[in-house]
Amino acid sequence: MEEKLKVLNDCMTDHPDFPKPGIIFKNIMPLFSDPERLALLGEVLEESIRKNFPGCTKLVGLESRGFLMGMAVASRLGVGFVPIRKKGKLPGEVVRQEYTLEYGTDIVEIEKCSLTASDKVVLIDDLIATGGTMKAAVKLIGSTDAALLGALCLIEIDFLKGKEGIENFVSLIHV
Ligand SMILES: O=P(O)(O)OC[C@H]1O[C@H](OP(=O)(O)OP(=O)(O)O)[C@H](O)[C@@H]1O
Ligand SMILES: Nc1ncnc2[nH]cnc12
Repeated sequence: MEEKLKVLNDCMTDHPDFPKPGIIFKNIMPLFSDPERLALLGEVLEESIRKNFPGCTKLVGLESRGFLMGMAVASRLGVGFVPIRKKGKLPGEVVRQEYTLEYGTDIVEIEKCSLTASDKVVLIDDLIATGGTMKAAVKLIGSTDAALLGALCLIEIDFLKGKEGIENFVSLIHV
């Protein structure tokens, strides 16, 4: 596992002062442009979910990079994938959650029909920074009938302590 994670970490690039001064942006896109890395990504995510979240029936990914993570592993696990989207993108009946960003508020939504009481959900995203996005997703799942097993991010920015208060949180690469 550690060797695979090193290969994945080494291919990602850091971009100081993007998109704003003071942010070191971690670019995950090289994970997807090479088929061997993409397969490796699927392997480490699969191993982590099987170990930490046995019984998972659905992965719920956060727009938009969480969609890439979820789709890299859902079919390997034989589970479904459900998106959480920013407001106004999903049709039909939705469940919504407002959350606070650095400045102001935003809203995330999930389709009401996408989860049932028999679902055991794992939230998946590429990266946790302040944790605001993931905490909103936790609350959103809490207002559905599904059970939340926990949350998985490939990357955690440790000094921001975003995982504090999130139950059963797992991350694989620490920066
Ligand atoms: O822990 P936080 O401080 O909430 O930040 C982490 C979130 O920020 C990024 O998404 P972003 O909102 O940039 O959207 P994107 O995936 O569409 O680029 C990232 O993919 C996480 O979802
Ligand atoms: N430093 C960072 N790199 C990439 N995506 C992010 N989302 C929030 N902080 C980020």
